Amino acid sequence: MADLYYLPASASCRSVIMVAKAIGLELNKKLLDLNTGEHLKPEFVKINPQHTIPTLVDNGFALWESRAILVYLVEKYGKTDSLYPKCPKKRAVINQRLYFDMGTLYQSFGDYYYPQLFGKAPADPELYKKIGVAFELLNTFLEGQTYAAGESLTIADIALLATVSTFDVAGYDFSKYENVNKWYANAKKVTPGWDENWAGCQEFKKYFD
Ligand SMILES: N[C@@H](CCC(=O)N[C@@H](CS)C(=O)NCC(=O)O)C(=O)O
Repeated sequence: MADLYYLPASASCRSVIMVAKAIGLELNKKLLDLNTGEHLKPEFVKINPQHTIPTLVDNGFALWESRAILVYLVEKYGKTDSLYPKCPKKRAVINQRLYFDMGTLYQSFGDYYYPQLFGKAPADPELYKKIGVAFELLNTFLEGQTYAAGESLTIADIALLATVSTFDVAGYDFSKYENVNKWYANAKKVTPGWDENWAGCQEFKKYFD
């Protein structure tokens, strides 16, 4: 069984757990406490020199970057390709959404909230505006769409679900983005492992207290 070094509060870890659940893969989940610096211990840095979670170790093969892990899990263990179709065009759109999720949407979350949560910095209104720009884009991508990329649930939905639920639990008001809200309501219903994701979100919420 593959090991997953993780923390329930981490959005990127939660996306891996949801995809594993969706393909029926059991993972040997190993909690790694960032607060006590477990990720900086030599034994973990030897596995992942970038010392980030999630980190997957599958029979000696170590992989990190959550979206790369999602792709790997579906390609290696998915009984079908439905979560990451082999069709180059479908896959290209999924990849675009995944890069958008990492480089724009989640990035806007980290840029705005992390300095406040972990550095006691004041809120920066310019960074707050960038979250709105990212949500506006997601709203545009979702125009007339039930799913984030194509006609059915893919790893793009699952990565975005981990991110949007993190905004949700942070109290970010995205109610004006109608397409996002419709997509979110459906994604919560149809994504295996949503309950565990939401429980992890509650762990993240504690950082705001
Ligand atoms: N883009 C990465 C982000 C991973 C990441 O930054 N994880 C955080 C926890 S949410 C972490 O491990 N931080 C510890 C560190 O960077 O040393 C992914 O999606 O896997």
